[in-house]
Amino acid sequence: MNYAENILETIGGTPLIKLNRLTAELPCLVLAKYETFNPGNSVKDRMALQMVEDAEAAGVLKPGGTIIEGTSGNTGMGLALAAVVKGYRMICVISDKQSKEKMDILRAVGSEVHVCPTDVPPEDPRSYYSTARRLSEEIPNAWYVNQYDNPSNCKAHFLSTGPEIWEQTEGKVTHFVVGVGTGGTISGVGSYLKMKNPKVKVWGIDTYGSVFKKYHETGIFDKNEIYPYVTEGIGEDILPKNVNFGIIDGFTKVTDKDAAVYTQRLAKEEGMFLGNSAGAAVKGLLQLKEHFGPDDVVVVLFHDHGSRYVGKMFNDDWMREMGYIE
Ligand SMILES: Cc1ncc(COP(=O)(O)O)c(C=O)c1O
Repeated sequence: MNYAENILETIGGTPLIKLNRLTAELPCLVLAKYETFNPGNSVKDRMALQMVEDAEAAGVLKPGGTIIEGTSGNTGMGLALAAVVKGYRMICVISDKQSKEKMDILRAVGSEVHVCPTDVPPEDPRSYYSTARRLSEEIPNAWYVNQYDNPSNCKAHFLSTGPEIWEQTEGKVTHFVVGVGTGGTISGVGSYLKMKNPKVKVWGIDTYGSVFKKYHETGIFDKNEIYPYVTEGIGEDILPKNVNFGIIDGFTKVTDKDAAVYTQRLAKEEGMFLGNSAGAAVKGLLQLKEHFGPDDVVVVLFHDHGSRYVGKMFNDDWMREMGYIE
């Protein structure tokens, strides 16, 4: 019989799928690393499991312990699956910008959810960064995951996502394009691919309201770049340790409107029902058109599933209210 011992064993091994219509104007082959095939419907399952297992091995997560994380949803889902299978209590601290669906999904898999305001600086005690840290100090036997600075985040992608892309493209991948939040995906995959072939180019997708692009280009952390934005999953108002700027060749910024419109277009034109950062990634890829030639093999990674965005990017009333469609 061929079966997995538990749901965690099904993480990884996701397909690579050719984009056809949306990228028709590009000269190259564009392949999507389709991470919604993970059991928690996102790429984050990979790093969640890695972080939990590394914490267990290091003795910082002990039997009967509580896992605490500030998460926009997907990491929380991955951690929650690991917590269920391994028998831990799970608390997710989430900002009020995140969709209600994401919060309900976390509760469905047994997680407690604390909601914090978005429009406060990270050092404010009400921010989700500060709240997660405080809870981990107050609750006995708690482990604060901190996906932003936890090296197991990047390591998961170096050990699994990167090698999968290399093997699936038979080493022919020339460019890797991906949205950047904690930086774990771009840094782990990017450093693996560059280790195999230093000529591989790595592009990050950023959003307006985030610090990454300017920091990468100038070395300046410019607070004027920071303002609230709608796009979910990518961009930051901090510099997470998991962003390895040295392996990133460049960033392109995508507007909230374009990210939302392209999230809809991926579903309607490619049959790919995906999250908002996938829309941003595919629009960013089109913005990078002049960097690609006919022999190139471009891999774009799509992080999560469309079901988490049915109240927003897949709701035409919301899209109209935001002024994104007529
Ligand atoms: C939907 C979505 N897209 C993109 C990202 C960014 O990935 P990473 O944190 O690996 O940079 C995240 C991370 O939170 C996410 O949830």
